[in-house]
Amino acid sequence: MATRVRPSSKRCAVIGGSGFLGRHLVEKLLDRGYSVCVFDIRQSYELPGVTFHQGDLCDKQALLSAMKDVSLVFHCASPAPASDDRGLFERVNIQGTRTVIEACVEAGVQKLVLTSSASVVFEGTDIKNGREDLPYAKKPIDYYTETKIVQEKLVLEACDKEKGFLTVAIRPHGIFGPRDPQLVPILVDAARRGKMKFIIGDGTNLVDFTFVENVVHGHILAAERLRPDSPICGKSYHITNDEPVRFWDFMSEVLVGLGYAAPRYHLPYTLVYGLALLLWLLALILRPLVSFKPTFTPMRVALAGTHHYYSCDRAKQDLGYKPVVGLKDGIARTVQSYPHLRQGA
Ligand SMILES: NC(=O)C1=CN([C@@H]2O[C@H](COP(=O)(O)OP(=O)(O)OC[C@H]3O[C@@H](n4cnc5c(N)ncnc54)[C@H](O)[C@@H]3O)[C@@H](O)[C@H]2O)C=CC1
Ligand SMILES: CC(C)CCC[C@@H](C)[C@H]1CC[C@H]2C3=C(CC[C@]12C)[C@@]1(C)CCC(=O)C[C@@H]1CC3
Repeated sequence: MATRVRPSSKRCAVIGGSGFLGRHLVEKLLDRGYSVCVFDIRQSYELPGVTFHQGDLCDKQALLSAMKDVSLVFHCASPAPASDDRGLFERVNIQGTRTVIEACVEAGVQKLVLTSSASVVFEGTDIKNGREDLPYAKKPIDYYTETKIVQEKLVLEACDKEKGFLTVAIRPHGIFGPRDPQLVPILVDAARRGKMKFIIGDGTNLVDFTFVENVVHGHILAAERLRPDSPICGKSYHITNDEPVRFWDFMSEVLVGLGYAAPRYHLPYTLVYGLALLLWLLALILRPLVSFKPTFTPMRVALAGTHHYYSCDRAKQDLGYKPVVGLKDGIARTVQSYPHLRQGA
């Protein structure tokens, strides 16, 4: 009689492992003695101890071949929020996540850790010390957020102790760090085009930004604590730096660190938000004729002009989470890692 080999608890797969967060996660998993299989539509690096499976997560057969002998799966793949492509978000974040769950169950994977987002509760209005029991956004501010909500629900509802399939969702916020393709590059691009002279609103709004190594730490703690008897099964966890900062102070520190001037002049929030909405609509209507991507999208303006910071108490209590890199240190390491984005480079 054929005996089924029990997958090693130190063998895992990272879906989206070629991305910014995914690669940092892979590096830390290797340090901790895991062997890692990366599943991604692209291969962006090579590392000893890592096997790459290039494929689309909507393809179950491709996923199944990457999940052989794997007991733990991290799902941190998503189209970039800036793509603003409804069809793509629905296909990858919703249908694709259904496929990931089906493949996990079929392959006998025991644990699935999803990278969700704290933005699943953000509707464009202030959130101060938001806890995980806040309701999901009823009117999500963009397609990215809309599909991240459905994705998180799918993964948490799939948690089934009887079947031996355990799930948990990590909700980071504003991830930054070396190799981030979004925050710093978009900010510098805006500065180089002379668009970072203005502060949206009065500049006092507090926000969470999370250094990537803290996000990785939260994921690994969750994976290692995910057991049938633990309270974390089927739950979501905010992971931040736990140091809310003024949005515009954070942006200024990064800009000045890279040699650009800090924004100085104030513009009323409602005016900028209204203009961003108008531009977004215009871009949508004109899409068949011309393609342009406004820097100031409604989502970015909302993020830049409101309070949005979250409590990590649940993660501290259930996961034993504590940030491993402070904000100041994280910013310094990030700024240092972008010599090519410095003013004049
Ligand atoms: N960057 C941030 O501030 C935040 C990110 N998140 C979440 O963290 C996760 C990772 O984000 P980042 O590393 O910033 O993004 P990223 O764009 O650097 O990485 C995403 C990876 O997913 C892969 N991917 C996309 N579609 C795929 C598909 N159909 N099949 C297989 N692979 C596919 C991409 O090739 C890429 O390597 C995402 O789920 C995102 O929603 C959550 C909160 C904040
Ligand atoms: C042009 C300026 C007003 C803003 C430049 C910086 C922004 C590009 C970033 C500031 C906050 C960031 C953020 C995200 C992406 C990059 C920013 C808008 C997310 C939307 C990424 C995906 C998430 O799940 C939530 C993030 C919130 C913060």
